[in-house]
Amino acid sequence: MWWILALIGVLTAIYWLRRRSARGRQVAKLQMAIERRVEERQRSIDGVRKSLDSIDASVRSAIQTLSFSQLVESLQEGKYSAAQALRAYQEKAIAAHEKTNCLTLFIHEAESWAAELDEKAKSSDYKKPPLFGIPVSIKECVNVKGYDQTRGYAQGLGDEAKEDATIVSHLKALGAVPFVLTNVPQSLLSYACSNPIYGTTGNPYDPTKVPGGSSGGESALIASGGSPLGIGGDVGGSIRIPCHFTGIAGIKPSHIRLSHRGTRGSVPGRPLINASDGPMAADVDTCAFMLRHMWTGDWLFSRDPYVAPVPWREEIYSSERKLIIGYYDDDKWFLPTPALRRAVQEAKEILEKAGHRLIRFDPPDVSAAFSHFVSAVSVDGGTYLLNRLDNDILDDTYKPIVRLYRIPLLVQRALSYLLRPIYPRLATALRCMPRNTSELRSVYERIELYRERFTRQMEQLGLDAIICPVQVMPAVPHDVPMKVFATVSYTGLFNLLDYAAGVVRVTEVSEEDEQALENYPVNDPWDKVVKEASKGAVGLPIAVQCVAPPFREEICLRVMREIETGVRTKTDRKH
Ligand SMILES: CCCCCCCC/C=C\CCCCCCCC(=O)NCC(=O)O
Repeated sequence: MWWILALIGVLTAIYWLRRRSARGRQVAKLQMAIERRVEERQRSIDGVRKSLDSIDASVRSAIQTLSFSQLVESLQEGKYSAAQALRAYQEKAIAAHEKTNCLTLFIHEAESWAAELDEKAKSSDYKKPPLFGIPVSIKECVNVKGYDQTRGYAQGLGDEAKEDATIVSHLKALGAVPFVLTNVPQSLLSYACSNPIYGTTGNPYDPTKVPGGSSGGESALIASGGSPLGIGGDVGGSIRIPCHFTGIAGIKPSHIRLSHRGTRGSVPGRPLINASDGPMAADVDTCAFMLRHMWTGDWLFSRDPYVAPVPWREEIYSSERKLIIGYYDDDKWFLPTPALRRAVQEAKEILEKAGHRLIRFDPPDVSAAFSHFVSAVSVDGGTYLLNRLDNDILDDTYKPIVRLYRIPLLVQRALSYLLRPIYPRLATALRCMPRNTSELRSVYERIELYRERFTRQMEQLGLDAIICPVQVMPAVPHDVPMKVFATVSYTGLFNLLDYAAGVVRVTEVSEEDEQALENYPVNDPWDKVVKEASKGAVGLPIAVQCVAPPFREEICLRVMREIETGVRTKTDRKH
């Protein structure tokens, strides 16, 4: 008998040793690929830096001071060329990168694209397209031919896209020049911005804080002035949270209003919580400018049959009809810290002053909605993500989530039961993972019912739109996001509903907000993390979220723009 046990012991030891050495070889291979990429990125940046002087420094700095509309106008009028605009923004992007580590690779073909545009512009019968010569930055997970979309996984290095994503081709068809790719968190399913290949991206306001995620490279770049317009993607807040953390504007359109051909999300095959790509920029009008031109004409609708053929409706964006707008500053799932609640109040006052009617709106059962969101975002209980991460080098910021996903399902449920009286929110999260297709179907059914309930409540009040917080906190230290992933209830809700949802800067954290934070109630360890992580934030930007039902992006943008105008007027009056 003893020899059977000995044999099992030897075979187990051999198995583990072989596994360890295979993993060792895998890690060494990934490390080498990372080292090569880090060198390639440096060469890419150095190469661009060397060629900046092909355009006079005074021209570059003149372009760098232009607003977006002035940039469009000067390119249209031929005051500046596409090549000049490109060099001006390459220079600013390098400066932004030095400050925040926001870039992955420059797109070198941008130079020939800009040159081609300038060549065409020499002909008198050439009609310049509306985005002629505008440099545009692209989130790393969007296909650009010849570049890989690693999503922060080292195993994705070298797997280059064979063709551009439709959104990239569309931007080019509109005359824009995609010129740089920006950093993301490993897996994309995070609002931090760090991965084992390109490292951690910092917030331009404070490098110890996150710029948000997953479109965090975009937000850091745009907020530093390194790109006039960027493309992000959003499954649970990945456009909106980065914009809030860095003080810029952005919108997540309803899923099928833009093309997603050739963009890669965090977990493919997730039918009810789908990624929406969308614009990010310094102001709302720039986001509207891009969408207006994408939804005008037939280019998009004839290239991607899955895009709903809903054209841009200027009459809605520019309408003066007074709106009925719902508002809330607490979803009763996770209490926002004082500055975020104040931002909603200030936005409400601005909108009331503009003549709109604001009505209190209590979103129905956000606890249930958040639970459905986590179930449907994970779909397979985390299997896809864990398989990817097990074959990679795991980023530290993602470890808290991985630990949770690794708990065996039955233990998750037992823990959920035991924790319910003392830590009910974690208990809810631990009860979310669908065990089989029958449970998954039931999650989808509950999402459909929730959509109906929420929409009906809005209809009964006659609401055109809603304003509410974007998050619970201002920008936080890099290790915080995945410790309190439940704060995405404010953004994830509108992915679950597939509403149009955008964010716009309203204010910044004040000394008074920081003092009021002392009274933030701590009922469980998540509250404690939030309270601690929100300290030391005076001066950080704070946005408000504006939402409207599917295919009403123009209403959403209009509300965002009116808030932005009101904020500007208030700031101008102060100075
Ligand atoms: C056993 C319980 C495990 C709970 C694990 C929770 C898993 C994560 C669920 C929600 C966190 C979501 C954070 C989302 C931030 C924004 C993500 C986003 O929009 N990504 C874009 C994309 O995926 O393409």
